[in-house]
Amino acid sequence: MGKVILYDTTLRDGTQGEGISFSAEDKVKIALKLDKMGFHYVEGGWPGSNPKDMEFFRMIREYNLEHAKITAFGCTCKPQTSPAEDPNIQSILEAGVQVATIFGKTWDFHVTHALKTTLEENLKMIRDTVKYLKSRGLEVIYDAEHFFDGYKSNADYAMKTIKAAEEAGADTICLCDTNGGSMPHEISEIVRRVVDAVQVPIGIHAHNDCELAVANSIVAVQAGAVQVQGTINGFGERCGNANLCSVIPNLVFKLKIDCMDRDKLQALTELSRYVSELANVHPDNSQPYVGSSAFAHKGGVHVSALLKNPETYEHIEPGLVGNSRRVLVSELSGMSNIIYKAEELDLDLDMNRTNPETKKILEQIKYLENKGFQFEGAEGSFELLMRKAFNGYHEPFELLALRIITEKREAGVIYSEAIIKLKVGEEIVHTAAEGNGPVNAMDNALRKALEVFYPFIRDMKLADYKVRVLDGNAGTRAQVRVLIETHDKELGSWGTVGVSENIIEASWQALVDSLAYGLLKKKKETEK
Ligand SMILES: CC(=O)SCCNC(=O)CCNC(=O)[C@H](O)C(C)(C)COP(=O)(O)OP(=O)(O)OC[C@H]1O[C@@H](n2cnc3c(N)ncnc32)[C@H](O)[C@@H]1OP(=O)(O)O
Ligand SMILES: CC(=O)C(=O)O
Repeated sequence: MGKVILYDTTLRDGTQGEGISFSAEDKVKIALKLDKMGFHYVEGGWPGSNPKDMEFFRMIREYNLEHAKITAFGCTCKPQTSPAEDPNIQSILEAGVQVATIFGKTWDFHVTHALKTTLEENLKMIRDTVKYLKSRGLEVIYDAEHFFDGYKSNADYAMKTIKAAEEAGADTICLCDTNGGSMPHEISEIVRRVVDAVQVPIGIHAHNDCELAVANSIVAVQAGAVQVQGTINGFGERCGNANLCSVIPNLVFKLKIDCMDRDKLQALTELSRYVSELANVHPDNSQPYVGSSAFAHKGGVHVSALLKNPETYEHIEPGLVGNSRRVLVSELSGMSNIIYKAEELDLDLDMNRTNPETKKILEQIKYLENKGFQFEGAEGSFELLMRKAFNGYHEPFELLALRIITEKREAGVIYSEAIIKLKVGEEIVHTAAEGNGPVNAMDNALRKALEVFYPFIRDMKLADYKVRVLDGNAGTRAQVRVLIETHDKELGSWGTVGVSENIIEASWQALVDSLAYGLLKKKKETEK
């Protein structure tokens, strides 16, 4: 099989996904990234839809793209009108692009029920629109909307619609599974028939309503499609579009089909997270290839084999797509997890299968997880626990007393104050601080006391604070787990955990670990 052309529609169909919206500036940033990665086409939007999309086309003209052609999207002209007087078609010309992507109706039912016109008139709309844009010097990609449903309903008419596009000069015809309801064997069979019947290159545009968009794109390519349309992270209308972060590595690594240089593919994970970040959507951890769990190993049996040879539990080397292997520590761990982790964290501890301390740590983790701790997202607490077990760790401070007052005053104002007494080395510090709640007051007081000794803790910011009730049936007596994420611009991010029936105590444990681990990281950094 030859080369496959990658067509990204994150900026158009991707934004039809619920909750997805990009500013014109963000669209430009994404287009530039896609260009750098070697995507062949980037659909920028529908210029006739809104001023933002038109603004994008104005902005992107300022850049010289290396690889990607920017395309403007739109539909065929309205029934009984000519493209020259159709504002939607004129806006494509105004967008100043060299490529237009035009969708037209394939399904007889849509022609009569959505367009409310005749089958003949729809063929004329397709023909006139494609011909007009070709006469204006544009490359035209014709998206045959609902092609597979249309073909199943009335194959003869469906074929007439794409023949109309072909005869009018379309450069590529893309078959769309618009409702995402087709099965791979149907896609495969129909694409094969179309490829045999038309001369122009065929593309595939699959939606994910049966969770088959990636599979349908792959079988379409095997059946002869040479262009794949999709989006980064599978964003798109309803259940989304074919996820190019899966389609591309499947084509390259599994089918050995050329579509992106392998060195560029190493930026795929970063691209996926970048697009999520700009969309303000939390990345999907379990996304194949690029998700943070895609190469995360939890079960002890898996990690044991992985240490012998990673291929035992990994279908590709994670670095090929810019991802990385992670080993998680939990109640499902074996000694292998602990040993791997100690090596990864570069702990110079004598951690091996024969050292009884290794077994002791494993047992302690299982005991604590049974009590509600979760070390998966709390690598800071985990490292401290290991260091304490090996007696190679000195607490940077010791709590002598803590008192927290919360008072509800007039007009509903809640006031909290924490008074803290710590021993740092040989010195005793006694200090107080206010906060908008008891945990905040405690955090402020602890930091105030420690900043005198460790001024750099000012840079360690609390990035996330999560409370999880572990046994809801116990009502307000319930045990809670507190997970804290701390961030420092020099040291990065780390998680810590605390568990107690008292939310202040659980928060204290996670908070103390957060700062103690930050101090440990800082010490290691300075000693480098
Ligand atoms: C399968 C897809 O994903 S196609 C892309 C879908 N994306 C979007 O709809 C997002 C952008 N859309 C928009 O901004 C608006 O819908 C606009 C500006 C395009 C149109 O807005 P309006 O003129 O108010 O029309 P409205 O959205 O209510 O209805 C769509 C019109 O397009 C017509 N239409 C639909 N497909 C086609 C087509 N292939 N060719 C010509 N007209 C079409 C419909 O029949 C309807 O016209 P009607 O009201 O005369 O029946
Ligand atoms: C064109 C398009 O987005 C579709 O048919 O799904």
